[in-house]
Amino acid sequence: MRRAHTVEQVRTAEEAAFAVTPDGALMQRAAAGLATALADLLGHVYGARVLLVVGAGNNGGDTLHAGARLARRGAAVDCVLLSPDRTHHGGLAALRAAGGRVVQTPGPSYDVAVDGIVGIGGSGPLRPEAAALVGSLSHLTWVAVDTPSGVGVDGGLVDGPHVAADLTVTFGTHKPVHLVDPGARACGVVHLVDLGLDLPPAPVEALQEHDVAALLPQPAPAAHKYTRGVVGVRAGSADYRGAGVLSVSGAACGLAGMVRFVPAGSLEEAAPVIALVQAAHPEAVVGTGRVQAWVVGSGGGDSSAEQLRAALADDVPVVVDADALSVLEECGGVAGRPAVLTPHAGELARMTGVPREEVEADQLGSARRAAARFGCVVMLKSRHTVVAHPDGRVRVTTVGPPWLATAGAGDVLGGLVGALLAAGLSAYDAASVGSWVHGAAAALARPEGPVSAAEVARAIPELCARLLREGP
Ligand SMILES: NC(=O)C1=CN([C@@H]2O[C@H](COP(=O)(O)OP(=O)(O)OC[C@H]3O[C@@H](n4cnc5c(N)ncnc54)[C@H](OP(=O)(O)O)[C@@H]3O)[C@@H](O)[C@H]2O)[C@@H](O)CC1
Ligand SMILES: [K+]
Repeated sequence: MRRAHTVEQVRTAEEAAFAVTPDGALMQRAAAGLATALADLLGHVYGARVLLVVGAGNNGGDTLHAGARLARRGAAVDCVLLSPDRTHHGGLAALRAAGGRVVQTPGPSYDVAVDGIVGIGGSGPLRPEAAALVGSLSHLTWVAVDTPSGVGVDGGLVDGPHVAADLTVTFGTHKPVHLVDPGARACGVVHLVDLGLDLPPAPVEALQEHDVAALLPQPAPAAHKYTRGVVGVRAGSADYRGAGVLSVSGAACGLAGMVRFVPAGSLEEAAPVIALVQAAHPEAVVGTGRVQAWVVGSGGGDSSAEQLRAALADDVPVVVDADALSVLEECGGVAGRPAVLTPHAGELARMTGVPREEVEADQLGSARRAAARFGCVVMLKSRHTVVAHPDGRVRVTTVGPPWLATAGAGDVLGGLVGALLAAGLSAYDAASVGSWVHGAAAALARPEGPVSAAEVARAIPELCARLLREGP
């Protein structure tokens, strides 16, 4: 599990660590890890040209000590001080002693620029002087120290000038900004340096491969299709036939024992949709019956309210997707039952009466508030999908290629989450595991190129088999 802690949690853990370590030891650990990461990035240290941009606090201290380590190994290290009167004394002395130079303006070219402007002590966007300097150097490769300066650490908010890093070297633990967009986009690749901190449970996490392997449902030796769980899909309509097929494709990934498909309207009206579903998935059973979880909404159009009411009449977990999201409240909501809502930013904006840009700007906060308001798990679908539990916990999905932003992928995801619910996972696990598997299946289906929703669905069994082979 990749764990992210808030600034307050990190501060508390650091205080405890300071009490039992020699003065400056933590900063030296951080600086050593940073210098190693910079050396790896540079490939060669001797003769490398390095620019440090240093602010007023300990973030600048880490940066100066790392710069000193590189200068001792033969790098040419220049340093711009943004608050010369408040620069970390020890760090600056070490840099000077190692042969590093303080410059008023940066030279013409560098192999890397290091952002030591501000770390977890920062608030708000870059101030004008720092913003002007960073803006004039945007062509350089940037390494952010702990966090990219100007980006919100706890919420991942980006609301003004900030550093856009190629690599972020963070210390002690991840912070939410490293996982959650839009802030995560400003971090680039994230590298964690262990400081040996004693940390509490993390409010924000990202599942890793072995976590998903441990959570995947597996059939008991004597299982039959009903004990493995039946997932019911109420999706598709005369106008949106493909949505029914793709929802069933996600549900029929093999993680549940059986799929039921219940189209809207009479059997005559639904005949074309049924024909498509049966052609693609002859194993799916058409018609109502007992299920352990429902998936409702994709391509449902005008039938969505009727379909959602019918699903809610059964006392089983439910995935509320696409068109069903807009009729959720008129159907009485899902508070108090295991349920997953799967909106993208536009859908969540409509459901909560907030402009879409605000949802996109604060994905962590928006998903958390929606989970609390609707009383169920909310999966805000995006580049880094945010799965929020009503109690405030969050899991972020950091796998999945940008090619996954393709029509029908959401239908497959809804079906997949439904299968995991039917197999007995909690709503929180089903949503976060489903989102991870969906992203990883897309990457497996087509590692570096365009992928269709149907191909993602087809890759799910192989992806799961690989996970189970590797084991937790
Ligand atoms: N101590 C240790 O041994 C260890 C320390 N560690 C390191 O310490 C870092 C935290 O250090 P920190 O607490 O000194 O705060 P830090 O992030 O450097 O910045 C504070 C200064 O920035 C300023 N400022 C604020 N906002 C700003 C903005 N938008 N734009 C520009 N400036 C802004 C603000 O100035 P002021 O508001 O007072 O003018 C304030 O003085 C942490 O991230 C990690 O790198 C770890 O490696 C573990 C070991
Ligand atoms: K920084």
